[in-house]
Amino acid sequence: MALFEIRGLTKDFGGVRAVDDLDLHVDQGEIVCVIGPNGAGKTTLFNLVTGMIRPDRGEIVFDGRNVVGLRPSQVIELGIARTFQNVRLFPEMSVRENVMVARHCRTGSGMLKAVLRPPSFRREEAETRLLAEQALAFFGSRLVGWRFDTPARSLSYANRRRLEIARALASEPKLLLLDEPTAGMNPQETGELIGLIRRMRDEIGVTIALIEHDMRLVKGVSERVVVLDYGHLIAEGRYDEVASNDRVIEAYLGRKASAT
Ligand SMILES: Nc1ncnc2c1ncn2[C@@H]1O[C@H](COP(=O)(O)OP(=O)(O)OP(=O)(O)O)[C@@H](O)[C@H]1O
Repeated sequence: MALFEIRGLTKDFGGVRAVDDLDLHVDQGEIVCVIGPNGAGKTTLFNLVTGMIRPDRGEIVFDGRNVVGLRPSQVIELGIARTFQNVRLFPEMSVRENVMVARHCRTGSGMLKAVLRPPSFRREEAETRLLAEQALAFFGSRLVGWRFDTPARSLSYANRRRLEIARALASEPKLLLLDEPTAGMNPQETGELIGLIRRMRDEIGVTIALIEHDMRLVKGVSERVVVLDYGHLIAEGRYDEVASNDRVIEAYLGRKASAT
């Protein structure tokens, strides 16, 4: 059953059509990779889905509801979380605080409660702290213990990427969108992430769509691969099917040839 479906999605930037009459779906519990050459429209697609930009045309249906026109915070509340190609954390806040902030969409505490700190606020804060620590513990020993209290800016690049994923998980998404999660990671870290992405789906039950250029990860995690080029869907299927698809090979080679 489709958890998420887009129909006829179109987005222009001036004279550039970044997403072009795109139909796409992600089934409940699936891990889908979105691939395509540079400029194919992958990040624009994620920006449209998360309400960061508005489409010119088309529908984005999540869990039976059209989410076009909703603000990013409303999209998160509905259950879509994302990470970014360029990691976006609060560098001066601690690792734990970065994750606690993401729980805000699931808690009822406003400004007044935060200032007055009634018992209900303190209870909720303790629970938020525990849930943040649990989300961080998903990454084994890498982000726990003394690291809970270190500022995000002091983390290695790979740990910042992990922290961003933990933060997205803490908002309890039904659909998690990961934009190039292995960028800047070495082969060992990428291998580890392959296992973690599978565990997120299997143990937490989150549906996952990810943009990725590293074909090792695409091959390792995807149950279905969708390929974009110039905002169009040009192929979809299992990794080995799309990897041997003539249109896909042509799209990648064509972009490489025009870049030289
Ligand atoms: N804010 C914007 N203003 C103008 N053009 C944009 C904007 N965002 C994206 N584009 C253009 O839309 C097209 C699709 O870009 P997008 O970043 O979605 O591609 P991508 O597949 O994510 O590429 P990459 O793999 O390089 O990240 C490109 O031609 C890009 O230059």
